[in-house]
Amino acid sequence: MKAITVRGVRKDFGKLAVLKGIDLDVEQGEVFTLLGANGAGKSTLINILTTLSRPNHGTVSIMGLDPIQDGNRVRKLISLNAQTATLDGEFSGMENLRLVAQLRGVKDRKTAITTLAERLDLTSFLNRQVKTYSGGMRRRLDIAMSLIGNPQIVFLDEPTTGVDPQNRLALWQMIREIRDAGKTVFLTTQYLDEADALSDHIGFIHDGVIVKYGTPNEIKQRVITTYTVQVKSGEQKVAENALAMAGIDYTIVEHNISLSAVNAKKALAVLLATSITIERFDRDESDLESIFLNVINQGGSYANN
Ligand SMILES: Nc1ncnc2c1ncn2[C@@H]1O[C@H](COP(=O)(O)OP(=O)(O)OP(=O)(O)O)[C@@H](O)[C@H]1O
Repeated sequence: MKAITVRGVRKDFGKLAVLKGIDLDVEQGEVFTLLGANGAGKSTLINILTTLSRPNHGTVSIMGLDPIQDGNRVRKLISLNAQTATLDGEFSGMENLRLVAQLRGVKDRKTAITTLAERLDLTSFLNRQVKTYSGGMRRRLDIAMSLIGNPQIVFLDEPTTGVDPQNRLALWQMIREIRDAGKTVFLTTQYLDEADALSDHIGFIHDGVIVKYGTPNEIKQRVITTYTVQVKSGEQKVAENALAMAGIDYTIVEHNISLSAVNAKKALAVLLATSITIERFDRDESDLESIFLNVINQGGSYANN
């Protein structure tokens, strides 16, 4: 049985079609990462998977259960740490954790809380009111709350945003431990290195559909190569105009001109025919960062490559 199955899921907000037919399988015991630009629909999909929202069309199965028909049973199997933490600022971290442990029917609450607090480095401030916490402290408490009660699927929506590098690594370790214990982790992140380091599979969401899916290595191998052109300072606009005049598509990535492989040869000929000084004309390494930018800039046209 799959941990999560999504078929043909659509979600509209009024006239805005956010999800336009999502198909996705997430295996039990894996870390799956959903990547996409701001506003691509990641939280919208997570809300549907975690029973907080209903799709307009399509079906979802969570450990074989339908979140609409079996909402209560699904909620017992999952946990969600949302981007906007639902912590009560007047209570201490300890009180917040106790409350969740109680709600989830955890038996040995003291041990569960102490263990998690130690692993997430919360112990020194656990008895302070949450409203006195820094952003990173809140984030870690929020994650501890989502891990209490041993859920089968842990949804982590940008868990490391605002967390310092040391605690970020601790959190990575923890995510791996959850996976190694046979649980499923559904992750979103703004950090491509995090997706690369942690994920068994990655899905890119763009324009309402999953345009790329695979292991980090598969995705990196499958990407069409891009080329970066760097010209002498002050000559970039001239270079851009020359390319535009020749009808060659390009994008600007970190102030340089980026070309897809099919355009590279023609573009080089066009630029060489001008008086522009070309300082660099290189094939790009296909890391996740450049793939992400390509997906967004090219409107997902790399989908099947
Ligand atoms: N309840 C809602 N009513 C109307 N529009 C909504 C609602 N929820 C989300 N949207 C819109 O749906 C789109 C997708 O939003 P969503 O929060 O799912 O994106 P996201 O990929 O999680 O973005 P981010 O990376 O910024 O968190 C956005 O255009 C957003 O404004």
